[in-house]
Amino acid sequence: MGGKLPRVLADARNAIRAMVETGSTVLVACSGGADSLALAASAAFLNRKGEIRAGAVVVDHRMQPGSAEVASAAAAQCRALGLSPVLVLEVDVADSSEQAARIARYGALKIALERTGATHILLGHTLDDQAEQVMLGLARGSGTLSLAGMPAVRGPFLRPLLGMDRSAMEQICAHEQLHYWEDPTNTDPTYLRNDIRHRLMPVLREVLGEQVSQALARTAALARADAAYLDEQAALALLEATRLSTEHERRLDLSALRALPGPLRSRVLRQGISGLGAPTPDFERLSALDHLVRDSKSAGPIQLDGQVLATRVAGPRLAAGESAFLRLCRPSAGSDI
Ligand SMILES: Nc1ncnc2c1ncn2[C@@H]1O[C@H](COP(=O)(O)OP(=O)(O)OP(=O)(O)O)[C@@H](O)[C@H]1O
Repeated sequence: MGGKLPRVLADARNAIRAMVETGSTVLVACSGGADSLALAASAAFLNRKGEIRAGAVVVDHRMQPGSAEVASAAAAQCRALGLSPVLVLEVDVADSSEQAARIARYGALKIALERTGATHILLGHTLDDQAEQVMLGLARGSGTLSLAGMPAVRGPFLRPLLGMDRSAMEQICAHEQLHYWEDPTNTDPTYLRNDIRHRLMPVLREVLGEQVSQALARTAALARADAAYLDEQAALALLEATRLSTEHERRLDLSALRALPGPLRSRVLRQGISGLGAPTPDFERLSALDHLVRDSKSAGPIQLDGQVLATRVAGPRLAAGESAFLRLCRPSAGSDI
C-alpha cells in the first residue's frame, strides 16, 4: 500500500465506526467499482484491527458479457484485503431494467446475511449518489419523501459513505492500489441517473458552486426528518379518526379528516389505504380522495382497477345518529358497495 495515509481513508474508517458497533460481523456489498472497493478497504482495516469482523458479498447480475470475471476480480481483491468470508452470488434478473437488477441484488444480499450470520450489509453509496438521488426525486414530483434521498440506515443495510465524495473513494483506491471496474452502463444515457450524473450535476456545480452536492444531501436529511415527523403525526391522526378498522375496511370520521391540515390529511389517507394492503395511491388518486373528503359535492367513489377503493357514506345511507364517514376498502373486498 503506497504513501502517506490519506485523510479520506481515516474519514471512511471513522464513518464505518460511527455506524457499526465494535465486535459486529458485517458484509461489504462490493460491485468492484471504486466506491464499494474503497469501502471494502476501509472495513478491512477495522477487520485487521479486530474492531469488527468483515466479509464481502459480490452479486453477479449476469446482465453483461464478462460479468463473472468482473465479480471474481472484485471477490479476489476483497480476499486480498483480508475480508472473510467472501461470497459471489449469481442472480437471475427479470428484465434489463435497473429496477429489476436492484430487486435481484437486494434479494441476494439478504441471502448473504442469512448464510453468514452477519448482522449488517455495508453499501458504498456516496454523497454524489445522494445528490443525484435528490435530483431524481425532485423531478419525480412526489413531495417530501421523494426529496429525502437514501436513508443511511434501512433495516440491515447501512450506508456509511453518504457524507463522503466519490472522488475521495478514487483516492482511497489509488492509495490501496485497488483496481476498480468502471461499469460501462454508467455512461449509457438510456439510464436517467447517468444523464443526471454526467450532464446535470456538472451544470449544477458550475452554476451553484462546488458545494451543491453537500447542499442537496442536507436538503435530503432535512426532508427525511420532516417526512418522518409528519408520518408519525399522521399515524396518530389516523388512529384518532378511525371509527372502525377490520382487515377489509377502515371507516374514518369525515369531520375529523376535514379538520386536519392538508399535508397531514393526505398522509392519513395514504396510510389508511396502504394499511389495508392496497398499493400506495398515486398523486391523482390521492387528490381525488382528498376532494371526496373535503367537498360534499364530489361524487366518488374512488376506484382502483375497476374496484371501489374509497367511498363517502353520508346522508340517508347513515344509520340513525351516525355521522358521515369515509370508507376505505381493501380492493378485493371493495366491490360490494
Ligand atoms: N453487483 C454488486 N454486488 C454487490 N454489491 C453491489 C453491486 N452493485 C452495487 N452494489 C452495492 O450498491 C452500492 C451502489 O451501487 P450503484 O451501482 O448504485 O453505485 P456505484 O456508484 O456504481 O457504486 P460502485 O462504485 O461501488 O460500483 C455499491 O457501492 C455497492 O455497495
